[in-house]
Amino acid sequence: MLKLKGFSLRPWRTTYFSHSFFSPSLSTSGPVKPSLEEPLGDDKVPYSSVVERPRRLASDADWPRVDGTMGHYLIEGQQCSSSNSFQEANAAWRRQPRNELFVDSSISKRFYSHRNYKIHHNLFDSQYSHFHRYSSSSNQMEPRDPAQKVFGGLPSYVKIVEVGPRDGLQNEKSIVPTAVKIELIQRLAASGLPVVEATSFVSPKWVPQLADAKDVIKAIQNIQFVRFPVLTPNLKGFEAAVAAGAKEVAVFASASESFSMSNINCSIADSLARYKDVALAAKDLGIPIRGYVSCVVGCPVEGAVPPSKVAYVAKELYDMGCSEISLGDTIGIGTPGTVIPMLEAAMSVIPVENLAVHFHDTYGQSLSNILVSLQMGISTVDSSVAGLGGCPYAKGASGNVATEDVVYMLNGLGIKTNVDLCKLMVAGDFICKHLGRQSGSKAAIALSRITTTAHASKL
Ligand SMILES: CC(C)(COP(=O)([O-])OP(=O)([O-])OC[C@H]1O[C@@H](n2cnc3c(N)ncnc32)[C@H](O)[C@@H]1OP(=O)([O-])[O-])[C@@H](O)C(=O)NCCC(=O)NCCSC(=O)C[C@@](C)(O)CC(=O)[O-]
Repeated sequence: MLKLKGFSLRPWRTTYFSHSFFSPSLSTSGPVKPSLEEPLGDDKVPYSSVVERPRRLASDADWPRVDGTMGHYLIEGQQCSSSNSFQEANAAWRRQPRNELFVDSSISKRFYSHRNYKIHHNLFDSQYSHFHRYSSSSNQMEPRDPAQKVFGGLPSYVKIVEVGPRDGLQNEKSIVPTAVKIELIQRLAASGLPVVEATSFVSPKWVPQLADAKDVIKAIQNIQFVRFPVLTPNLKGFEAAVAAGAKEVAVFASASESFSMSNINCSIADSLARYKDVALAAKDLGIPIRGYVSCVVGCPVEGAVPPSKVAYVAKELYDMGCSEISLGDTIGIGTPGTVIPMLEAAMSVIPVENLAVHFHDTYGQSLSNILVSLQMGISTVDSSVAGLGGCPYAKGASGNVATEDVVYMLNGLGIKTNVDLCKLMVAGDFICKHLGRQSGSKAAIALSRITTTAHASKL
């Protein structure tokens, strides 16, 4: 166990989220007294009244009205072809009486117990068609669309970097069998995701969950048209990754000294020196390298992290050859209020097209943070299927933003991802079943309820 500034830091797995959470005034009041073993206390969670708002938003007045006759469509198990299907299912949901949708938990059980499910229901009417347009992944938004007016500069395509098999599974209490990891990666790749971070070549003593990295990489060699970067903390990891067949790597630094120590057992400066060696070796072999910066908004030990520190580490990684820098809100405390200045600082030293964002959803801020990032010109977003991630040691901490939720939002904005939301949900369902828990994706849960209800009504 490592001693740092009078606090006990266990190796990464324990300390990653085992922190005292910040007060809502984090960004202005500086660090609070750290206590790495202390779970999240209710008194420390930023409070806002969330009770009335859903009621208001759930009222029919807030939704497009639906009437008239429509066509119908079919989703059949994994053969679903378009993410539009689920948006269309959403239209059907609007027509269902509320009590049919939410009261029967056996419905969702039924969904999860059937791999092949069918949905027949009506599609859209003329009044609903504008909603469909925003919800579709077909990227057919017209320049005069209201959403475009509000969000003027949004990108037309967002590259999603799926980190579930690595960032998600590294946090699991139990070790997921290699075969399950491989099948998860195959399913994610089949959903159209362009990049799936597959695993880490780190010390198995530090992250035993990913000790099978070599076998995972070997097994996915034949999957084409998808990139599978892996994390490498040093030359040893890099060499092992390349020997196993990895074609892309990522290094991971931190904007916080304390987190650097607890995560990779060295200072920021030492980590950058290590990564320079990795970057040189990667350059020699023509292997693309990504760089992460952790704790870009706050650190579990140090509290608020200044944007200038983030910009410094990001620039170092960029200058050594990392072609993409992913800015990680490791503990998910950021809001648009803290994310914007951080991004501004990073964008002042690195071209925006070389930046990515990586949000954890501890405080439910990820989608808003992603949206402002897109508005600022970012077009690469990390996310994790079913919201995998989080830490069993910190009550209240949660995983990465769920890929399904990101795709759902981007579809709604008419932004292309090329990801089939249905297939993605099936991948999420697969891993959740294995882990024995519900998906962390709100969109996946809601959409699976809709599809099941629609199906049930036809039985
Ligand atoms: C960096 C080290 C290795 C330093 O760990 P250390 O203990 O300081 O390393 P060491 O050089 O003293 O070596 C200790 C032992 O580890 C071995 N070793 C050394 N390197 C490797 C390697 N690559 N692969 C396999 N084995 C390795 C080495 O050979 C030796 O073995 P021994 O002689 O005792 O048998 C360790 O701290 C480590 O592996 N840390 C990884 C922690 C980690 O994976 N964290 C999660 C990823 S970061 C993250 O999730 C954040 C991110 C990216 O998602 C963005 C965000 O949200 O912020």
